[in-house]
Amino acid sequence: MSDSIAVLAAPVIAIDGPSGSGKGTLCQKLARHLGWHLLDSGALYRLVGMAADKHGCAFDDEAAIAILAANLDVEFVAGEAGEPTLVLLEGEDVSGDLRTEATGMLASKVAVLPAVRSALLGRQRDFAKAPGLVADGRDMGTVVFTTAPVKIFLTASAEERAERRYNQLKSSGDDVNLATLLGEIRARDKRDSERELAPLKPADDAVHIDSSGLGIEEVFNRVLTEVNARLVSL
Ligand SMILES: Nc1ncnc2c1ncn2[C@@H]1O[C@H](COP(=O)(O)OP(=O)(O)OP(=O)(O)O)[C@@H](O)[C@H]1O
Ligand SMILES: Nc1ccn([C@H]2C[C@H](O)[C@@H](COP(=O)(O)O)O2)c(=O)n1
Repeated sequence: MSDSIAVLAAPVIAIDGPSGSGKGTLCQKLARHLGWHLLDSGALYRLVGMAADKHGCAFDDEAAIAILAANLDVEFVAGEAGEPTLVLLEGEDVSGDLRTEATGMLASKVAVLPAVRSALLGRQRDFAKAPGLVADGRDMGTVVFTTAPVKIFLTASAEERAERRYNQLKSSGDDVNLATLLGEIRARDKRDSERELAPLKPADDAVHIDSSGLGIEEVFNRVLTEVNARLVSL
């Protein structure tokens, strides 16, 4: 995989951190506030995991899964006003399963494969377009956008992240168990941070924010202060 320093076509705010730390929520708010593009890199890994599962690939069949990643047939269809965006994988609506913890685990499994990460690299970098990009993931600051002027590493305790996920799934009517969710989150943290290539870890120049005990607005305001301070000096 090429981890060469990419010349950015637009400024990038790279937000990395473990599952449930609030990256997705924060990135959506930031992108909307700034009027910038948004990259949900986890969704790409999730879609590759779903495609591998659908095609019955063994999860160590790196060559086959890399081909699926390189040729990912995905379409995002904007919903009517107030309706969520539909995600079509090979023409099939997978929106309902995309964000589940089971799909997160499939994503985490394909994400250890170097050829898969390599196949998704260019696709992710292509999201960096004017006026700017807010990028959500695990290796945005360390691999994909190493020259990003703003890098944030967002964390929260595993217990708090499990509780957030529990509340989120409960409010959508899912039958969930807090202890099971905590176990799944810990397993995903371990796989994501112990893999050899592009592990979940802060970039040397990232600002660390522990969101345990902080509300969504507090996190947003802290990050916006960093963004304003760093982008002004560009
Ligand atoms: N600071 C916060 N305080 C309380 N709840 C939060 C906070 N940030 C996010 N949440 C809630 O936690 C849940 C998980 O947040 P989110 O999906 O943004 O996390 P994530 O880091 O993107 O997770 P993943 O990597 O698994 O996609 C959501 O229900 C969200 O509303
Ligand atoms: N840049 C990324 C983004 C995601 N992954 C892997 C590891 C995660 O467990 C999984 C799902 O991500 P989520 O949607 O929960 O953010 O995908 C990765 O390796 N690199």
